[in-house]
Amino acid sequence: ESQLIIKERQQTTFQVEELINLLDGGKEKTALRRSIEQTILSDPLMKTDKIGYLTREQKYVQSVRRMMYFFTDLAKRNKWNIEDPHCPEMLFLSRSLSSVVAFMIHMGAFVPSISSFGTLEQVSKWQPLAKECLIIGCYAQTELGHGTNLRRLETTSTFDRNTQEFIVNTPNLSSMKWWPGDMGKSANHAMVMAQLITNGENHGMQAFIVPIRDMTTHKPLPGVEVGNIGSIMSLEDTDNGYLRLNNVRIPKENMLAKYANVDRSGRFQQTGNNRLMYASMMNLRIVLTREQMIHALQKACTIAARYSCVRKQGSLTPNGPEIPIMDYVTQQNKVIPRIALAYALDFTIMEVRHRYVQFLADVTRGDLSNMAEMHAISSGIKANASERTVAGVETLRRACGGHGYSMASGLPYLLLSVTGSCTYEGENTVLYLQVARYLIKTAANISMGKSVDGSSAYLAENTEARCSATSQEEFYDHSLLDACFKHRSKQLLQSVAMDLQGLLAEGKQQMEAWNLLSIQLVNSAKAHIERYIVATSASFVRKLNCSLKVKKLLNQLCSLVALHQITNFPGDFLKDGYLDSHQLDLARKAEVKLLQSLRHNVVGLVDAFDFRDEILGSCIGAYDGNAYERLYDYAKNDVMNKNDVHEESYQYLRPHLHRG
Ligand SMILES: CCCCCCCC/C=C\CCCCCCCC(=O)SCCNC(=O)CCNC(=O)[C@H](O)C(C)(C)COP(=O)(O)OP(=O)(O)OC[C@H]1O[C@@H](n2cnc3c(N)ncnc32)[C@H](O)[C@@H]1OP(=O)(O)O
Ligand SMILES: Cc1cc2nc3c(=O)[nH]c(=O)nc-3n(C[C@H](O)[C@H](O)[C@H](O)COP(=O)(O)OP(=O)(O)OC[C@H]3O[C@@H](n4cnc5c(N)ncnc54)[C@H](O)[C@@H]3O)c2cc1C
Repeated sequence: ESQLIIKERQQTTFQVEELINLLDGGKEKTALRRSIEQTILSDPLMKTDKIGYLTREQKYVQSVRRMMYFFTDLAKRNKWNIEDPHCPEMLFLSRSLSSVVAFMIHMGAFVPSISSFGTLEQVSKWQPLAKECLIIGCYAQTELGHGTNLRRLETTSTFDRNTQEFIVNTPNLSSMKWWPGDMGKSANHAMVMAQLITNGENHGMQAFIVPIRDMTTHKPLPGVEVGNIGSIMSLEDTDNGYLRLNNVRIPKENMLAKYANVDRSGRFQQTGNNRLMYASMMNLRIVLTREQMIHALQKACTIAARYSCVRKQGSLTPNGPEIPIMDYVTQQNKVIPRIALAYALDFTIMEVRHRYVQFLADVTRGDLSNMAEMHAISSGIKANASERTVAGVETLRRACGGHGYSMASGLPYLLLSVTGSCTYEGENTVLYLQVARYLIKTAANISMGKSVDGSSAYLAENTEARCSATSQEEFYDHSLLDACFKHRSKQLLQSVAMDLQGLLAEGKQQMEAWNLLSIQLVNSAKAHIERYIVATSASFVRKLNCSLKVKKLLNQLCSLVALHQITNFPGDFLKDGYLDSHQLDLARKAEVKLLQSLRHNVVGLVDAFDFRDEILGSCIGAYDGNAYERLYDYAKNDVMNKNDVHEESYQYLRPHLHRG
C-alpha cells in the first residue's frame, strides 16, 4: 500500500464504515451488498476481460455469456430478486456487474413494461417467461426517423377483424425500429410501440408483443428483418439493433391492454389514462440516474481523488519537497465539488425513488394527481444528473493528466459509457422542456391564485429581493443557499412566463412563442431542478440519524454543491441584484475555505463509495494507491507487447531500414 495513501487515511476524521452503511441504507444492507459482490466477483464465469482490449464482437459475446449465466443460474441459485429495479438486491447487483451488460433492456425495460402496459392475464402469461429468460425481449420504440416525437412514430399495427389478428408494419425506411438494445442479435421478442389502427382509424401509440425470431433456430421469422446497427460510441456490450416488419401477423391478445383495448369488432376502448403509456418511462429514467450516472460519477471521483493523493508534482516552496497534486487548490476545485455532487445526487435520487414508489401506489388506487410533478422531477433529475455527470467525469479525467487519457485509468471508459445518458431515455433538452411545460402551468396556476404544493410550492412563496449575507460563514448556511436557488429559479420562471405572455399578446402562436423562448425555458427548468437537488439533499442530511462528525461533513458537502454552482454560474444570481459582487466574492472565499477543510477527508469520502478494485477497473485509482506499479503492469500485458519485435516491423520497417 502506498505510504501516501496510508497517510491520507490516517487524516480521515470520521468512521468510513459509518458513511458506507449510510449510503447503503443500513449495516445489514452493506453486508448484503458485499456478499452479493463477493459472490459475483469470485465466480470465474462472471469474470470480465480487461477494459480496452476487446473488439465489439468480443464484448458482445462476453456479456451475453456472463449475463445468461448470471440470470439463469447464479442469480437463481442465490435467490436474488432481479426483476424489481428498486429492490435492494437489484440496486446492489447492477453495481457489482460493473460494466454495461447484455439483457439490461430485457430485464430493465421489457420485463417491467409488461406489467406497465399489460392486463393481469397478460402479465401472468408473459412475465414468468421473460423473467426466466425463456424468451428474450427488447423495447422497440425509437425508429430511424423518430425517437423524441412519439406521436409521429410510423410503425403501424392494424387490426384484421377476419382473423382477429394485428398486422404489424414498418411501411417505409424511416419507420424501421432503430436503436433498441438487445435487439440486434439476441432478442426473440420485441415490445413494439406502434400506431394502433382499427376500422381505418388511428388511435395512437400502443404496445404490442411481436415475436421476431424463431424459438428453435433463432432465425428471423417470416416478414422480419433484424440486425445490428453497427459500431457505436461505447456500450458495445449490447447489440443495438434495427428491425423491419413486413405484414407480420400477431394474435389479438398480443396488444398489451391495461389502458386500452380493441373488441372483436375492432371497436377501440380507452380504459385508463393514456398518459400512463408515457409514465412507464419514468421508471427507467430514475433507475438509470442512480445505476448508471451516479455510479459513474462516484467511480470517477474515487479514481481521481486517490490518484491525486499519490501523484506528486511540483512544490509549494522553492526547491522544496514535491507535494501531492491534491494540495493544489485548483485540483481540489476539480475533485471535491464532484465528490460533493455525487453525494448530493445520491441523496436526491433516494428521495425521488421513495416518491416514485408512493406514486405507483397512488396510481394503483387510481390517483394520478401527482403524475405531472413526478414526470417533471424524473425528467429533470435524469437530464441534470446526466449532464453534470458527463461534465464531471471529463473534469476528473483531465484532473488526472496524461494517465487520465489512458484506458488503464478506467476514466475514458466511464466517460464514453455515460455520455449516451444525455440522449437515451429522453434527450436532455427535450426533457428540460417537459419540466418547463410543467413550470409554466404552475406559474399560470399561481397567477390564478391556485395553491401549489410539493417540489414547486416555493414558487408561490414571497422571497426577499436581496440576499442578506454579509459574511463568508453565512454562505455555508443551507437555508441561505436554498433561498438563493429559490430566488434564481423563481425569477427565471417569472421572466420567461412574462415573455411568453408578451409574445402571445403580440399574436404569436403558442408553439412558435414556445420555440422562440426555449433557451430561457430550458434555463428555467435547470434552475428548478438544481434547486430541487440543493433542497432535497440538504433535507435528507438534516433528517439523518448519524454521528455529529458525519453530519457535519455531509452538511459541508451540501453547502459546497450549492456554492460551487453559484461561483461557477453567477450570472442568474447577480442578474436582478439578488446577490451583489461583494457577496459573490464572499461566496468564492467561503468555497475555497470549504475545499481546504474537506481536503483531509478526500480519500475517506471516496472510500465510503466502497467500490472494489475489480469494479473500478482502474490502475491509478485502486485502493492501495500503487498507481505506477499497476500502470507498468498494464503496459507489459498489452497485446502489442506479446513479442519484442512486432510482425509488422519485419514486414514494413525492416525492408526500408535495410535499404541503406
Ligand atoms: C434492471 C435495471 C438495471 C439498471 C442497469 C443500469 C446499467 C445500464 C447502463 C446502460 C444501459 C443503457 C440503457 C439505455 C436505455 C435506453 C432506452 C431508451 O432510450 S427507450 C426510448 C426512450 N424514449 C424516450 O424517452 C422518448 C422521449 N419522448 C417522450 O418522452 C415524449 O414523447 C415527449 C414527452 C417528449 C413528447 O410527447 P408529446 O408530444 O405527446 O408531448 P406533450 O404534448 O408535451 O405531452 C403530453 C402530455 O403527457 C405528459 N407526459 C409526457 N411524458 C410523460 C411521462 N413520462 N410521464 C407522465 N406524463 C408525461 C406531458 O406532461 C403532457 O401533459 P399535459 O398535456 O401538459 O398535461
Ligand atoms: C445507447 C442507446 C441505447 C438506446 N436504446 C434504446 C432502446 O432500447 N429502445 C428504444 O426504443 N430506443 C433506444 N434508444 C434511442 C433513444 O431513446 C433516442 O435516441 C432518444 O430518445 C433521442 O431521440 P432521437 O434520437 O430521435 O433524437 P432527436 O429527437 O432527433 O434529437 C436530436 C436533436 O433535436 C433536438 N430536438 C428534438 N425534438 C425537439 C423539440 N421538440 N424541441 C427542441 N429540440 C428538439 C434535441 O434536443 C437534439 O438536440 C437508444 C439510444 C442510444 C444512444
